[in-house]
Amino acid sequence: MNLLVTGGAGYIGGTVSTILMQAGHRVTVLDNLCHSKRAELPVGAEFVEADIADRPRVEALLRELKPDGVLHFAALIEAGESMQKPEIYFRNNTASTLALLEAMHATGTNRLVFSSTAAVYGEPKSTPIEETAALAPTNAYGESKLMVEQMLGWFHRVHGLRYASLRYFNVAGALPGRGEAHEPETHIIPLILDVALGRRASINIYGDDYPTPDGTCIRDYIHVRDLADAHILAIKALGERERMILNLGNGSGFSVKEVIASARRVTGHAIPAEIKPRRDGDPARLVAGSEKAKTELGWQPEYPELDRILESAWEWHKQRYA
Ligand SMILES: NC(=O)c1ccc[n+]([C@@H]2O[C@H](COP(=O)([O-])OP(=O)(O)OC[C@H]3O[C@@H](n4cnc5c(N)ncnc54)[C@H](O)[C@@H]3O)[C@@H](O)[C@H]2O)c1
Ligand SMILES: O=c1ccn([C@@H]2O[C@H](COP(=O)(O)OP(=O)(O)O[C@H]3O[C@H](CO)[C@H](O)[C@H](O)[C@H]3O)[C@@H](O)[C@H]2O)c(=O)[nH]1
Repeated sequence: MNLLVTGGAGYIGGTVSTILMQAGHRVTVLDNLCHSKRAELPVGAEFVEADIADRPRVEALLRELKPDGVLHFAALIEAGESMQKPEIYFRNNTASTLALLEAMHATGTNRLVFSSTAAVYGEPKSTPIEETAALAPTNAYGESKLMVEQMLGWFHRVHGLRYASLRYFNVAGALPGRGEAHEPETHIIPLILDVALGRRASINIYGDDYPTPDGTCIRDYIHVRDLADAHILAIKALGERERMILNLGNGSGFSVKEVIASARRVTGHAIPAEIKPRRDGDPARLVAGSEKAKTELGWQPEYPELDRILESAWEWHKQRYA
């Protein structure tokens, strides 16, 4: 396939692009490099430096490339920041995606895989969370993505857009040459690994008074490699299927303290931790019901164990910073 990948210079988009190219697909990355570097572009991809909001540019690119589909990863991703500056999330994630959808419609590009998030559910009433659960984001980031999902529903209904909205839970892990290094980094696993490498003195635990067994937040971690497989299956499935909304997680939750314990096992480092106040907008527990992706896509995660996910991240982290 010939694919346009927005946000393809970033952690997940870059990893998925790499795996797509390994599988023989042609990838063009569109990224404005607001949260990534040219040097981190996936090797072998064509690159266009542009903002998804630049509709004339995106439209011209779509006319030239005539892609079989678009994988849309470009977004701002920090739930914490979105509770301080919600406006930049609605501008960059929601309004800019509308410009992309308009450009796709104008050029007859009608297959899209969208990076949605577990944050659309907010604080779930029960776990595992099924796709039919109530949608009530507790942070503006989640709301900015939910609004995109709603637009996609209307573009499907009115314009016949075929789309897969993939609600990722917490993505982690690395390929041998490509891993997670956000700038700034806010995600728990790379921050913990920074401590193990001596790049930070300790890890902050944001809240130990949540209604969970050890008081710290529970998340469902999914290996970026497994996530990439689901994208390839989804874009292919859109040849036959018109619309899919699927969770991508492993169905097991780990608390912040359990993630730190796993990192201690994997790295052999003591990893000192300090309890800090809660981070605004964090739900206590997010664990995916992921049966739908398995039955609808035939997806089967190959690296569900937390220690294996941490090991791959650790190998890459050492290589990059040690
Ligand atoms: N990391 C996770 O655990 C997680 C979980 C759920 C969903 N997601 C979603 O996955 C996607 C990728 O996340 P990531 O961790 O790779 O983030 P990332 O910050 O590494 O990558 C995002 C990329 O998008 C680019 N970008 C942002 N706004 C842009 C715009 N307007 N025009 C063009 N490029 C733009 C950035 O420069 C960056 O390269 C995001 O949509 C995010 O919301 C991530
Ligand atoms: O230094 C830190 C960083 C995080 N945490 C905690 O660790 C957990 C995971 O936090 P992350 O920042 O790693 O990830 P989030 O769960 O906040 O969010 C991630 O997963 C979500 C989906 O579940 C979103 O889609 C989002 O884009 C992505 O950043 C949270 O309870 C957070 O409070 C800490 O205790 N200390």
